[in-house]
Amino acid sequence: MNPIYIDQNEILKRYKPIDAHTHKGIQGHALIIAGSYGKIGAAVLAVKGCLRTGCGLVTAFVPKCGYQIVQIAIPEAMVLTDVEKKHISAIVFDIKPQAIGIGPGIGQEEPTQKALHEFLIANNIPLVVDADALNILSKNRSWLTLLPSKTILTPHPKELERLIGEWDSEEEKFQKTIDFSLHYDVIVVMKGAPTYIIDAETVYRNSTGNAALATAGSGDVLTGIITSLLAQSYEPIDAAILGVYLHGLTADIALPETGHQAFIASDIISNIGKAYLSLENLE
Ligand SMILES: NC(=O)C1=CN([C@@H]2O[C@H](COP(=O)(O)OP(=O)(O)OC[C@H]3O[C@@H](n4cnc5c(N)ncnc54)[C@H](OP(=O)(O)O)[C@@H]3O)[C@@H](O)[C@H]2O)[C@@H](O)CC1
Ligand SMILES: Nc1ncnc2c1ncn2[C@@H]1O[C@H](COP(=O)(O)OP(=O)(O)O)[C@@H](O)[C@H]1O
Ligand SMILES: [Mg+2]
Repeated sequence: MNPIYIDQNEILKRYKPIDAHTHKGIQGHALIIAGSYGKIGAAVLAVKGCLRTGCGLVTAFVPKCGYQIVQIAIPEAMVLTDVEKKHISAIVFDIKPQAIGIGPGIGQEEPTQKALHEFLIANNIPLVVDADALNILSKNRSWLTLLPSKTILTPHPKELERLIGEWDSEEEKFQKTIDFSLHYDVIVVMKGAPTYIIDAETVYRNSTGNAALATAGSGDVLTGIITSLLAQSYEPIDAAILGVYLHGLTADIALPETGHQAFIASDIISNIGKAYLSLENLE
């Protein structure tokens, strides 16, 4: 398999510093479709991660019960709501985002499954698929063919198992994931310690991150980070690689202050700036 090791050098080949003349209209507009009753926090974390990573505009699509929560928690974000109070049931929007992140905290209610199906039939915007959106796809495998080419899937080990089935060895896990990536023409971010990124037969191994990331919502933030980079015109593989690297780097930067235990997902968001700055200082 021989993975490509993603270190500072590999990142600096891909990282695009900001243009002094840019404006929010060309920094990308991302749409985050997330949350359900009791899990609006997942939407908040993904949206904040998305904004902090540099996207010009971010819109959240949440069930009605999330409207005030997101507006108050993140005044920088715009909010669209579903017709249903507690879960997503019909994904309708009149904006033209450059990237969409879908799945954190959405649950797997029947109407949410139907909404995901209808969304996938209509959508051709670059996509990041996480959490319950992955679980819904695992239950409805024929819908996987509806994903746009080079869609980024971000499963943790359990979500990966639901997608590709059980494995008996690490080797088999990688082979099955490579086969899956080839078959559906998608990029798989195999989250873990460390995280691997699989794009057809090419495997990348991330070098950043530590056990501080083993905390609720850290994957939700990653979805926002990768969606942000995708909206800022990074190629899908570069958005996945740089996103995973920056996400891990926040935990490495925060460690001397928080230790492993006190680090929470919001600390990822508050350290994205320092993670970016460490790239600028290297140039
Ligand atoms: N504040 C909010 O609103 C939050 C909302 N959230 C949202 O909740 C929804 C459910 O997501 P979820 O990931 O908690 O549930 P689920 O898919 O059943 O997986 C759990 C099982 O998977 C396994 N497992 C996980 N990681 C593993 C690893 N590294 N290595 C090995 N195994 C690992 C482990 O299985 P076990 O080992 O126990 O068999 C574990 O019990 C989802 O939409 C998410 O976005 C959350 O983000 C939290 C904050
Ligand atoms: N021990 C660890 N070392 C490094 N990274 C970890 C560790 N545990 C978890 N992570 C990272 O934290 C994130 C967890 O994602 P996920 O399980 O989806 O969280 P959530 O659904 O609660 O947001 C992944 O990016 C994973 O790689
Ligand atoms: Mg998750």
